[in-house]
Amino acid sequence: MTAIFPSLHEFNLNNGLSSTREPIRRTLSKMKGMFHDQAAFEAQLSKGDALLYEFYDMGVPDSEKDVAYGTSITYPGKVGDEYHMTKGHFHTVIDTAEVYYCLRGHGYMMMETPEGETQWLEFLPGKAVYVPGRWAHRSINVHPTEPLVTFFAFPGNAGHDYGTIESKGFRKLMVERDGKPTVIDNPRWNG
Ligand SMILES: O=P(O)(O)OC[C@H]1O[C@H](O)[C@H](O)[C@@H](O)[C@@H]1O
Ligand SMILES: [Fe+2]
Repeated sequence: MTAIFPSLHEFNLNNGLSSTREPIRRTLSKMKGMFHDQAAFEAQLSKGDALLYEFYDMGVPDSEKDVAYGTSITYPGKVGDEYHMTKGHFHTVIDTAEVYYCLRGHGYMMMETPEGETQWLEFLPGKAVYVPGRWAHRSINVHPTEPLVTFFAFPGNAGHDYGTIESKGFRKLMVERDGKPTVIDNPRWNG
């Protein structure tokens, strides 16, 4: 057993950033193929590789007895009509769950199972979304100007399976229609 010491970390309640740890950053170029409007993606990328989101890996042991945790910050904006979002993933140990508590902003957690059930739940400050095992999950920021800041926790052994979403995509997308966030079927879903 690895001995691990109690530790104290800080996450800023306003911007979600930690002063005690370096975040993992994902820029537009890391999201190739994830947004449905490829032309809008390429046009935006040609203007610069903007930061879309960042999150923390606090380095807890990858054991099922441990709890991985941190904040996730998704910055506002759209690619074409599709809101900024995380890549999204299943857990490698697929039946492990995760909980997210929203600290700031407005968004949605988009979720789906391998069997094709879909669900999306709203993030507003003070709201917690529980993502049960087997549900792939992606955070989406629908606020025009504010970052979406959440605090998350999941079993240390969960792991990230990106491959399934990279090759198939999510069944549902969140786009802007008449100025409002609207869920549509993914026209490029490849299941
Ligand atoms: O892993 P992504 O889909 O790129 O999303 C980024 C991050 O979002 C959440 O905060 C999860 O809890 C992290 O484990 C995840 O890595
Ligand atoms: Fe996760």
